[in-house]
Amino acid sequence: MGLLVDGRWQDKWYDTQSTGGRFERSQSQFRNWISADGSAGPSGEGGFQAQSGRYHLYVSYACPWAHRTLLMRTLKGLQQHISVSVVHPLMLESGWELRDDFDGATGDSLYGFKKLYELYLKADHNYTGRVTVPVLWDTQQETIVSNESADIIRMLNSSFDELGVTAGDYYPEALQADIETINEGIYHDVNNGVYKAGFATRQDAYDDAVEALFKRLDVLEERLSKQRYLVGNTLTEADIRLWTTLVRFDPVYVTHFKCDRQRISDYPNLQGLLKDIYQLPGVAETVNLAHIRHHYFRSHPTINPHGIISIGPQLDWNSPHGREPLGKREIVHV
Ligand SMILES: N[C@@H](CCC(=O)N[C@@H](CS)C(=O)NCC(=O)O)C(=O)O
Repeated sequence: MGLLVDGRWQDKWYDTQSTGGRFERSQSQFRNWISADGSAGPSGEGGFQAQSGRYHLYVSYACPWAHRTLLMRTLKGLQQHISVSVVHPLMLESGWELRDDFDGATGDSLYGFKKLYELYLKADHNYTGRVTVPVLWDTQQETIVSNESADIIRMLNSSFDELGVTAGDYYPEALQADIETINEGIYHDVNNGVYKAGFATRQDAYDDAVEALFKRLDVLEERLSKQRYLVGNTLTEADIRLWTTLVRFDPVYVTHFKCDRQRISDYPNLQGLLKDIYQLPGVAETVNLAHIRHHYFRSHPTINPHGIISIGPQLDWNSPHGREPLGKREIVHV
C-alpha cells in the first residue's frame, strides 16, 4: 500500500491522523473520455475515439469500483472490443501487482509490467497520487484515458454503441436527474461508507459512518419494496453502482469492516436486487469471491494484522430472486 510522489513509489498507509480518524478518498486524476467521434468529453482532452481493440482495462476482481466497469463491459457486450488485465488480489507494500500466480490474475499482457505503478509512470513519469484500479488504457496513445470508474462506466454505456454492442442504455436521458440523486447518497453512505467504517481510527468516526450506512440501506430497502430497481423498473447505473458493494457486504464488510448491524441477506429487497442482477447473463462470471476475500482480509494489516481470512457465510445468490411481481425489467434502447 503506498503512492507515487513525483514519480517515486513510497510505501505509506492512509493518513487518518490529519482528518480526525476519518478516511477520506482522494480524487482520480486522469479524467479524459472516449467518445464515438473522438471529441472531448465533460473533462480532460479529446482524441480518444471509440474503436474496437484499442482500449484495455486494468482491474482488480476484488475492487468494487473496478467491478462496476467489468459489469458494464459485460452488460454492453463489449468483451471482444475491450481487453482486460486482472491484478493479483493482494495489495501490499508495492501496491497492486501484475502477478499471475493466483487463479484469475493475468499479469500484464501489454507491457509485461510487474507493478501497476509502472503503468502510471508510463502515462506520466512525474505522477503524484494514489495508484488505483480501474485504469482504462489507450494502446494507441499509450496513456491512461481515465482512472475514475464513475466516468468509465458512462463511456462504456454510450461511446461504443456504433460497434453493434448489446442494446441497453443504463443512463437514459429521462432518468439522469433521478440517477444522480440516488447515486449521491449511495456513494457517500454505502460505496464509500463501508470503507469509512472499516478504516476509521476513532470511535466517533466509525459510529458516524455505520449509522449513515445502515440508515441509507434502510431507505433503499423500503424503496425496493415498491419497485424492481432503484429508478423504477429500468435497470440503470445506479443499481450497478450499488450492486458491487452489496456483493461484498456479507462475505467481507460485515466482519472485516465491522458493518455488522445487519447482513444484506437480512434485507429481503436488497438481497432480491443482488440476486436479480447476479443472475443476468455473464454477470456471475465477473464475481470472483476468492480475489475479493483474499484481498480485503490479507491486504489491510492495520485492521487485520495477522491476515486471517474468516470462514465466511454461506451465500445463496442462485435461488429465485422473486422480483418479477414488482415489474418487468425494462430496457431503454438507444
Ligand atoms: N474513485 C476511484 C477509486 C478507485 C479506488 O480507490 N480503488 C482502490 C481499490 S478498491 C485502489 O486501487 N486503491 C489503491 C490505493 O488507494 O492506493 C474510482 O472509482 O475509480
